[in-house]
Amino acid sequence: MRPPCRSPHAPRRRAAARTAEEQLTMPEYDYVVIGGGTAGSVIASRLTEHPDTRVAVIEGGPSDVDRPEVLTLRRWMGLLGGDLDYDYPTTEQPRGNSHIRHSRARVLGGCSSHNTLIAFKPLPSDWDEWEAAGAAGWGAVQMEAYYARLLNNVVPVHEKDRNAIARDFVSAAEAAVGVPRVEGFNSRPFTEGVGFFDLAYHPEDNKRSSASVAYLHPFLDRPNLHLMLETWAYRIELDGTRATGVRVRTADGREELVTARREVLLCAGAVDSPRLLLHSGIGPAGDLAALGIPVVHDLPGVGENLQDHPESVIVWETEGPIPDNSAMDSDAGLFVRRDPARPGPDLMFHFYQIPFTDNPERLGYRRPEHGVSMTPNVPKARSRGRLYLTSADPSVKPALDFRYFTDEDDHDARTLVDGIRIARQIARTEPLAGWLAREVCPGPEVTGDEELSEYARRVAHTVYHPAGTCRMGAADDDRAVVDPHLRIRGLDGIRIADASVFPTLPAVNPMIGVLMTGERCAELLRGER
Ligand SMILES: Cc1cc2nc3c(=O)[nH]c(=O)nc-3n(C[C@H](O)[C@H](O)[C@H](O)COP(=O)(O)OP(=O)(O)OC[C@H]3O[C@@H](n4cnc5c(N)ncnc54)[C@H](O)[C@@H]3O)c2cc1C
Repeated sequence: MRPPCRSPHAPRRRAAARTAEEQLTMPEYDYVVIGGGTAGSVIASRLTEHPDTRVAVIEGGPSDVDRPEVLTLRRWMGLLGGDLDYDYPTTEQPRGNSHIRHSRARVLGGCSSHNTLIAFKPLPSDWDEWEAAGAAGWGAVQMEAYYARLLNNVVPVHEKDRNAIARDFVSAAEAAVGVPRVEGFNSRPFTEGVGFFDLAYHPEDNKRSSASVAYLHPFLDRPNLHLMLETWAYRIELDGTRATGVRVRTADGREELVTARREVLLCAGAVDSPRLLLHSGIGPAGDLAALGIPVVHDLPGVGENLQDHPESVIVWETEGPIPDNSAMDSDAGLFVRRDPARPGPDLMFHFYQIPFTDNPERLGYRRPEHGVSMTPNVPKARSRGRLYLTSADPSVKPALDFRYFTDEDDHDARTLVDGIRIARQIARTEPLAGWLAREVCPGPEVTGDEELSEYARRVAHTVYHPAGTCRMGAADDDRAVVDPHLRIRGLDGIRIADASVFPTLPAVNPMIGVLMTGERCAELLRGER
């Protein structure tokens, strides 16, 4: 059995290079963390603060230490679709864009090592929505403490990185939409606003403050922390209903059983956590049996409730080149609440200082030499999809059917149409208007609801926020995969902590919510010992 793709880069540093002999001295661990990504890094770091707690991290990718192409935030786009990306396709999307590729990082730190590190504490209404959906103890009041614990360097985009056109976007949006200018989105809850983001980065050298940089790099010499890099977990091992470890294939091709005395912590992300469960026979019994996978534990919710933040794009050619300074080329954004009955924003925009034409080019649009983009997205998308296997062969990528824009009342598509209209209003407003030569796509002639919807959906992209495929719910919710203590329903000795447990996506970018989930998981484990 093989990971979906493998890297020629050998792991480099001490922790990345523990030998087989060392491993023999640590055959059994207290905890085995599957996935050294965003949540997994937090949990491994917190657990190994206790010197007697031995933790193995099974990570499919290599180390990020000494890799400037990973550690330099502004180089994020260069990682998409490359060797460090699992690169998952979507299934045919009759109402959306079937060409979307879902980047998922194959490197220590997971997606926090190749994302844009926009750092939003989920809004109180996001957490309260979880609690109302059965996630007792995950309400806004209880969750606040975990934000304060985060080790990441979360700071506003630095003055030197604030590009003149992005500043003018902020001023124009403030004037055109009538929303407040926000300095420090995390300082208080908001329903609307425009401003520069907070980012998890070090402005002095543009270095990431990813989960691995903040939570693992300072502690790589802990003797009780064992990173097994370029090692792929392919089956969870159970003794009756108790998880005892995980079967892995190591970088040099050996197959091993890594055992957990206390617990297995599944942190492989919203795609790979359900995928590994399904290949381990944990999931909807009928689906597993149809593929010839022996059913170990019938759990119908695995892979259901797939969610995302879909976005569209509107691109302008600029009168000339744009100044080059930036943190990562999308440093400012806008939140709008169209429905005053909603507790939070219902439309969000990223402003890109580049012409983001990858999807429109498929429809025949040309990329201008100089340009900018606004990408309206749906913060609370109502469409729900599903992840499922198409083969018992674990090397075959799972099917990701997001069912984009299939919600009954067409809320998701209508949100993007509103977004394009608001984007145009902003573009007509000074001081942004003076920069813009022409609208490239969809083009000023596209104005009707139907044609805007058609355009918005056909060029739709993902904000790369898949979540919800191992949904957390009340202990008696038989469609939930984990209970509010993150324990897999009906099993012992195994929890899930990553974006897959989100009952719903927050209205904001989810990474901070994932890190806070990691902190909470670590605390639950400490509390139960
Ligand atoms: C391009 C991009 C940009 C984004 N930008 C932002 C942003 O600016 N702000 C924001 O809030 N969110 C952003 N996100 C989303 C955010 O990064 C993710 O939601 C979050 O990092 C997911 O964390 P996770 O712990 O669930 O999974 P991951 O961080 O993906 O961790 C999973 C880890 O498990 C490993 N793994 C998977 N399967 C196996 C296996 N079988 N065996 C061994 N190892 C395995 C992977 O290699 C990976 O390291 C972005 C995502 C992408 C892809």
